[in-house]
Amino acid sequence: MPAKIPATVITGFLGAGKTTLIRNMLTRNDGRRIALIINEFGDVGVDGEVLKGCGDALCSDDDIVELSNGCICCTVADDFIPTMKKLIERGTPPDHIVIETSGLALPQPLVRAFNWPEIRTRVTVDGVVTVVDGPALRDGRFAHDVAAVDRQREADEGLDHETPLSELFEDQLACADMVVISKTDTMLGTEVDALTADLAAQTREGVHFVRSTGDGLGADVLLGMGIAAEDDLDARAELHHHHHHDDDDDHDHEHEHGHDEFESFVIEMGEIADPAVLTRHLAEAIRAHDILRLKGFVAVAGKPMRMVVQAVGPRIETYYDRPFGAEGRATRLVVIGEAGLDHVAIKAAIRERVAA
Ligand SMILES: Nc1nc2c(ncn2[C@@H]2O[C@H](COP(=O)(O)OP(=O)(O)OP(=O)(O)O)[C@@H](O)[C@H]2O)c(=O)[nH]1
Repeated sequence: MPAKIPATVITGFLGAGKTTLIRNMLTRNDGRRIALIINEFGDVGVDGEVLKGCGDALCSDDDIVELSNGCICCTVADDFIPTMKKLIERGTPPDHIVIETSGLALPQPLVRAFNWPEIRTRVTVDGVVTVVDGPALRDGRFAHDVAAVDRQREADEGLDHETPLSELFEDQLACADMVVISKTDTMLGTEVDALTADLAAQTREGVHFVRSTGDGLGADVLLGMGIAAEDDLDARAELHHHHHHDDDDDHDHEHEHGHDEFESFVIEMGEIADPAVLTRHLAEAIRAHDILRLKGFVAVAGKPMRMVVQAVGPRIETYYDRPFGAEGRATRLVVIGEAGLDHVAIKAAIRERVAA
């Protein structure tokens, strides 16, 4: 029986920095052949595209599998298990599998899937890495007033006053073997120290905290924990039990937790005239409509290169990554937020003001 292939699950809220971390890791990978499984929320595969652009010979296009039929934790049987089987049945199986979950995924059902008979004998969960957005946490984006919630709970046992955002965040932390605090290049050392202490109180004992800057971390740091997370699922319980599954039917999690509290749609258009004008209107729309994440590719008039847009909350980043290819010259932006986004108003706010 060949040794089990280690698999690392990389989770973390929308825009926390998962793809960036993976991309940096691939450039500092000490010769391992890594296969990536990428799962995104939204209909445009931005993360896979960004990763394919990394040009690392050790991670060819064939080694990147995109799962785009919804959230990985809800489509385990239909998507994840068949994909894993294909990877391990290859003539030359990968040395390591890295799975990037969508920012809205609960890692627990995914880890549980490693106990499926077809997978369990061949693959083991090397560890769960939870990426958290340092500056967003410092600014209180996931915070809730614990004391106020407790007072209300005492008043009414049956109510859960937590937001879908903070629930997801806590579940992702509860599953972690390692917590990567990202974007520490934009924080003070003392802020990172305070945040680490705060997070340590919300994670299991013995969890490693690692800081990441724009340069990221090497594979020697992220991979090779050897935890076998599938064996101690109970320690990583979902705090809020979004999944109301039957005990004897652990395999069917479809549509059983709160993704319907979030939604996404795509804005499609032709060329835009001026990136600065686009950024300004995007910033306004993000603020006005409480958009959590916006990302995609933009065709700028007069520029053969495709411009990548990455917005996490109020912060927007743009850069040119490569000339447009087979995908065709067009602007496609994925917008993600809590359910109830005003698609019409957001589309109008962008399309009508930035077209070339
Ligand atoms: N300054 C700084 N920016 C970062 C760092 N890591 C990520 N970012 C930026 O944060 C934004 C989101 O990063 P991604 O890596 O795409 O985040 P993600 O978690 O993969 O996002 P989703 O897959 O959409 O959930 C991008 O604009 C990145 O450039 C970091 O360490 N420092």
